[in-house]
Amino acid sequence: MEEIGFLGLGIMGKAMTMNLLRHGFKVTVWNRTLSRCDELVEHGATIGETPAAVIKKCKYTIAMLSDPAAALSVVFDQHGVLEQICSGKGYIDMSTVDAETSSKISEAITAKGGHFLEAPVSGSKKPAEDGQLVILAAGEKALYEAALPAFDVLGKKSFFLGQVGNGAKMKLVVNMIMGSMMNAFSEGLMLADKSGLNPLTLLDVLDLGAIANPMFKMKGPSMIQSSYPPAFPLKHQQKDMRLALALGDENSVPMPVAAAANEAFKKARSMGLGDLDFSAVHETVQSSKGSS
Ligand SMILES: NC(=O)C1=CN([C@@H]2O[C@H](COP(=O)(O)OP(=O)(O)OC[C@H]3O[C@@H](n4cnc5c(N)ncnc54)[C@H](OP(=O)(O)O)[C@@H]3O)[C@@H](O)[C@H]2O)C=CC1
Ligand SMILES: O=CCCC(=O)O
Repeated sequence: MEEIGFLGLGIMGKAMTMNLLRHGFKVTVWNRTLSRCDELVEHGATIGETPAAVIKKCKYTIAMLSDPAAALSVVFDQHGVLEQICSGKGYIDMSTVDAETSSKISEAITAKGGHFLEAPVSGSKKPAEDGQLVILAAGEKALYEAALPAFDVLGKKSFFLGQVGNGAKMKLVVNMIMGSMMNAFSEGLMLADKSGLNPLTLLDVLDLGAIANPMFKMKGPSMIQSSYPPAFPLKHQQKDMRLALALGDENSVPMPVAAAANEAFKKARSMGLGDLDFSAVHETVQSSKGSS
């Protein structure tokens, strides 16, 4: 697995590729906005002009794309993955998408003799930079095993969850919980502030109790300052809430808390906050600060 293709150099793809390069992998990269490849080339990557060109060159290719539409487009459009995938080649989609999207891609790839693994990740920009992601793989077990040398560099733990779709579903469940927690946390910070408490003291109290967690600890101080540098873009969190709610619909699971959190993320998007970190949902509570 020393030579890998990588499609999608956003926040996550760039960090993951840098990490692979640092660990001696030869990586051929492609990004829709090709200029984003330049920095990776400075660190030793090679450019593929199209997804098809990357697949042609590499035995294994990883994708890290924004959403289902992007994941499908890179596979099915002209000069896409399908044009060159064939027997002996593996395609590993690490984007967060729904199970249906992943299955469509899997069917198309395997119909051409290729091998497919979905492998969405838990963990954000910093864990991606540090090789500390949690990898939620599903699909072809042999490809999972072939990918382990790369997964060992990218992550601190990999799970193999069985058939295609299970990785996507696990990821959506995790992010649904995270999005709901973020909204409760935002309201708590505001409630502390409005009721005359110091929100920084609230962070200390939370950190010592049963609901201590890295997300509150890491995001809390900047949220109090209304600063939201993007690690996990809010538009992607809202996409994940939407996809998780659809999974809830399919399985008749009532999710009123997640539905309310989704509304808050939608409101934040309508306020133009989609490209900021998902913690910017705090602004939806802040925006009612002045009201009595
Ligand atoms: N950021 C995070 O903390 C985490 C993100 N994820 C998931 O990982 C995926 C990537 O996230 P992240 O890196 O943050 O996202 P970014 O928005 O930073 O990057 C998105 C990438 O997708 C590409 N893209 C978007 N639309 C298309 C399209 N139609 N065709 C081809 N390429 C397209 C972008 O290309 P271009 O540069 O041209 O716009 C870019 O390379 C998402 O599914 C996200 O939910 C998972 C875990 C953590
Ligand atoms: O999908 C994004 C997950 C972000 C995180 O796990 O911190």
